[in-house]
Amino acid sequence: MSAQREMKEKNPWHTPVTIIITVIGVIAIVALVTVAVLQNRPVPQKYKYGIVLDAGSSHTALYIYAWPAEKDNNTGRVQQTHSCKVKGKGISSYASEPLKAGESLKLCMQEAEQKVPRKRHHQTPLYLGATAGMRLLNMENSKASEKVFQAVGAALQKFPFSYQGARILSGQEEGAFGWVTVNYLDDRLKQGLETIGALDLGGASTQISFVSDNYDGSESPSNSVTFRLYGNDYNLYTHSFLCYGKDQVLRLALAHQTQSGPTTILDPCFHPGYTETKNYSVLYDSPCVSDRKPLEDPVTFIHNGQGNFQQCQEVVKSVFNFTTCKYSQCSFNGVFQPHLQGPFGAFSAYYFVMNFLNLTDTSIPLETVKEKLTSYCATPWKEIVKQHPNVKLSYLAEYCFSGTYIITLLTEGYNFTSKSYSDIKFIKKIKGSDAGWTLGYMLNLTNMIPAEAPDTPPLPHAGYVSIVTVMALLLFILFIVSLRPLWPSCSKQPQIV
Ligand SMILES: Nc1nc2c(ncn2[C@@H]2O[C@H](COP(=O)(O)OP(=O)(O)OP(=O)(O)O)[C@@H](O)[C@H]2O)c(=O)[nH]1
Ligand SMILES: [Ca+2]
Repeated sequence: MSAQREMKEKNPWHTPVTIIITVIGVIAIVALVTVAVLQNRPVPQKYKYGIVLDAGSSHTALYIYAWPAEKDNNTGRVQQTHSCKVKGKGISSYASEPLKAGESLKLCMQEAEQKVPRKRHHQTPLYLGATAGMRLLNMENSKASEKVFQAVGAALQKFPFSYQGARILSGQEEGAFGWVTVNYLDDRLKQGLETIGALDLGGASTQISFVSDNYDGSESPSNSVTFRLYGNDYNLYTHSFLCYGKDQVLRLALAHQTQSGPTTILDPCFHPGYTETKNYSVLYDSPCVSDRKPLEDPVTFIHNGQGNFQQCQEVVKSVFNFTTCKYSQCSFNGVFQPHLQGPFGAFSAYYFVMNFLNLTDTSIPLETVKEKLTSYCATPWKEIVKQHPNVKLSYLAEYCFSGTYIITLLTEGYNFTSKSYSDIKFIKKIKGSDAGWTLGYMLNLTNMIPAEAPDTPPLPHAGYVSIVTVMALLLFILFIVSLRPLWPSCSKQPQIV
C-alpha cells in the first residue's frame, strides 16, 4: 500500500468527495451571508432638501431643511441645516416699492444656493409663506399686497430651486403649523405622547395652539383643527390674534395713551429719562389703530418714559376686551378658549424678550417675575443704555413694555395661573431647529407626515445581520454534524489483531 493511500484510508476527510462537499458548503454559506447582508445594507445616506421663507411682519427669514432621501416618512428625521435672516424689514413694508421686496431676498437665496448641493437644486422645493404683516397690508390695500407677491415670486423664480409659490397663511394655519413643528421636533407625534402647546409671539400677531382633552371643537369650529398623524387623531384648539403681536400691541397701547391728541405723554412702559419725538401719522399708520386716530391731532408728540410696571400693566390691560364672551369661556376679545392643558413651548418674541430679561426660567414664581420687571422698568434709560452697549436701541427701549405685555397676555389674556405658569418653557430651538411654523408647513406640503403609522422593518439592520450570521453558523454546524458518519473516529475499521 502506498503511503498516500494508507493516509486516505486512515483519514476519510481527505477523500476528494468530502473535500469538494465541504468547500462547496463553505462557499455557499459565505455567499449566502454576503448576499443577504449586502442586499439589506442601508444605502449611503443621501439627503433631500426643502427651503421655506418666513415672510413675517418685522422681517423675513430663510430656513433650509434636510432629511435622509430614503426615509421621508420617519418622524424626527427632518432637521434645519441652515437659516438666514434677510436684511431690512418685512416684505409688507415694501408696499410702495414692491421690486425692493424681491431684491431684499437675494442674499439669503444666494446663500441657499451655496448650502444646498448643486445636484439637488432642481428637486428642492421652495416655499414662501407670509404672515400677519401681509395679512394687514392685504386688508388695507389688496392691490399693493398682490404687487409685493408678484415681485417676490419673480425674484424667487430666478433661482434654480423648485419654486412652489408664495401665499399668505391664515392665522389658523400659522398656529397649527407652529404646533406641528414643536411636537414633531420633540418626537411626540409618532409615539402618540402627550403633546406640547405652542405659543408664538410675532410682531403683528400672536398664536396659541394646544390640545385640550375635554374640547371637541364644536363650541367654536373656527378655532378647531383636526389632524390624523401617524395613526393618532388630534383635535387642536388654535387662535391667532391679529394686532396682538408685540409691535402692533405697542401701537394699541400708545393709541390708548394718545386718544385725546396730546403733545406729550408720560408712558409707564418706558424707562424714566427715555424721551423721543414721534409722529402721529406714523403711529396710526396701521389697520390695527387707524380708526382711532384723534381727529385734531398735532403732527408729533413727545414720548416720555416713566418706568412703572404696575401702571404699565394697566395700560396693557386696556388693550384687551374682557367684557363680552358668548361661549362657556373666553380668553379675551370674545374669543373662545378651552381649559389650558399640558406643557407649552413659547417661542419667537416670547423667547427674545424673556431671554434678554433673564426670565426664561419659569420655576421663578410669577410674583418674583413681576418684582424683577418692576425694578427693570424703573431703571433709568441712561443706565439701561450703559449696561447694554451692544443691543440695538430700538429693541432695548421696548423690553419693559414687551415683558409686561408677555406676563399680562399669559396671565390675564390666556388665564395662566401662578401654578400653570411653570408649564411654559421659553424656547428658541428644539434639537437644533428653530421653533416656528415653517417646518410644520413644509412637512404638510411635502406629505412628510403620513396619516397612518408607516410600516417599519421588523428588525434594525444590525439585528438583521446578527440573525443571518447566527443562522448561517448553525447551518454550517448542522452540515458538519451531518457528515458525522465520515468522521475519522466513527469510520474507524475494527482492528484485526
Ligand atoms: N429683542 C429681539 N427682538 C427681536 C429679535 N428678532 C426679532 N425681534 C422682534 O420680535 C418681534 C417678533 O419677531 P418675529 O417673531 O420675527 O415676528 P414676525 O415673524 O416678523 O411677525 P409676525 O408676522 O407677526 O409673525 C418683532 O417685534 C421683532 O422686531 C431679536 O433677535 N431680538
Ligand atoms: Ca412670525
